Amino acid sequence: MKTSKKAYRVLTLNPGSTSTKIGLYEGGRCLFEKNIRHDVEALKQHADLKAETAWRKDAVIAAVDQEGVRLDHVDAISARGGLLHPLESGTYVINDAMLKDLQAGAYGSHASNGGALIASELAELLHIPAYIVDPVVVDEMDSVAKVTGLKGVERTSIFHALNQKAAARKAAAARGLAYEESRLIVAHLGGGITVGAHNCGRVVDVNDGLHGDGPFSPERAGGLPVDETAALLLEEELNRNELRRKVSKEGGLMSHFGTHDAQVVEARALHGDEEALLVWDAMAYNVAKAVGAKASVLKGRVDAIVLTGGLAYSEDFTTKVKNRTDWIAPVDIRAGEDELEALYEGALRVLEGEENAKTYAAAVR
Ligand SMILES: Nc1ncnc2c1ncn2[C@@H]1O[C@H](COP(=O)(O)OP(=O)(O)OP(=O)(O)O)[C@@H](O)[C@H]1O
Ligand SMILES: CCCC(=O)O
Repeated sequence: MKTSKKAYRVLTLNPGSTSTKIGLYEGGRCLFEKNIRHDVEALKQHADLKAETAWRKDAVIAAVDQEGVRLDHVDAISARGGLLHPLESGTYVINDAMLKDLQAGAYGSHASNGGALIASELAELLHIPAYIVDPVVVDEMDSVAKVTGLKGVERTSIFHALNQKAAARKAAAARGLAYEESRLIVAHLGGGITVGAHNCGRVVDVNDGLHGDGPFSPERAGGLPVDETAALLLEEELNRNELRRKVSKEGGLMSHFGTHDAQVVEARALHGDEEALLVWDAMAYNVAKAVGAKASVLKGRVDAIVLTGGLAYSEDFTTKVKNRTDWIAPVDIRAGEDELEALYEGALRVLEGEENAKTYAAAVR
């Protein structure tokens, strides 16, 4: 972890679809981390994001209180950022333009949209600054990677920017390289799966993990054949939001087996269920194919392939990916995610004056 000159105390927040993870850091140390699990049915009861935010904020206050920590001793809050317009990588001060876009769902809905909203409400109470770091819309893609074969349709950069960059920095450091001088392929294997080509500190190509692009995952459908998807859309008379839900919340393992718990599907696959084995193998196969594609983006000069996220805890899954890709570069497994630590470090860079906080401005449309 990054060392700290002054002992700034930072509260970090990472809202997910079924939990809110929080952490308290000070002087380069983690004082505590907590995963507040939410009842999914209770979460669904909230009329809108505002109501959900108030509910999650109370859960955060209660969790901090349980740890015997006083919030008025916190210097800053740092949260995982959500669906905004495309942004460069960095730490952004939470401002009204950002909150307005998130509240309106101007760029879509994602669990991380609530991060800035909870952080800003707490920060207002405490009169301290609040930030988001490397939101899911970080866009460093090369122009050539965005072009599709249909005029008016572009590929977009929506990915696990915070964890991909944090894992990439660590993998580079483990090889004695600076992130800014290394060439890495990072596959974040979580509820969603994104595979990025990191070329000397920039993610020049990555799949949009949320909206039907790249490998399928525990919850996402991934890239689909257009004609059959259009037929389904017409047959089921789905509107855009319903299609988005089907593709991003009810796809992948959820679509095949009614669960997004990869451990359940893995157990079935390894205990002789042929359908589970086929889909489990196919998910790893598709990840490996995406890694291969990113190797061509980096012209074959790859220092390491990094596998991270919850699914990277599965030895069977990572072995399957590794068997098809380790001819490209060494495979570095960094299971889980370091998002809370990365949020702390992003805030610290600003608090210590190493970086200026960026300002979000509404897009001119
Ligand atoms: N030991 C394990 N073996 C196999 N799969 C696992 C293991 N631990 C977690 N997973 C799977 O990882 C997935 C969740 O990963 P992760 O926690 O990174 O996702 P998330 O935070 O919910 O979403 P995202 O990473 O897309 O933001 C689930 O499908 C879960 O079952
Ligand atoms: C982080 C954006 C991509 C996803 O959630 O799958």
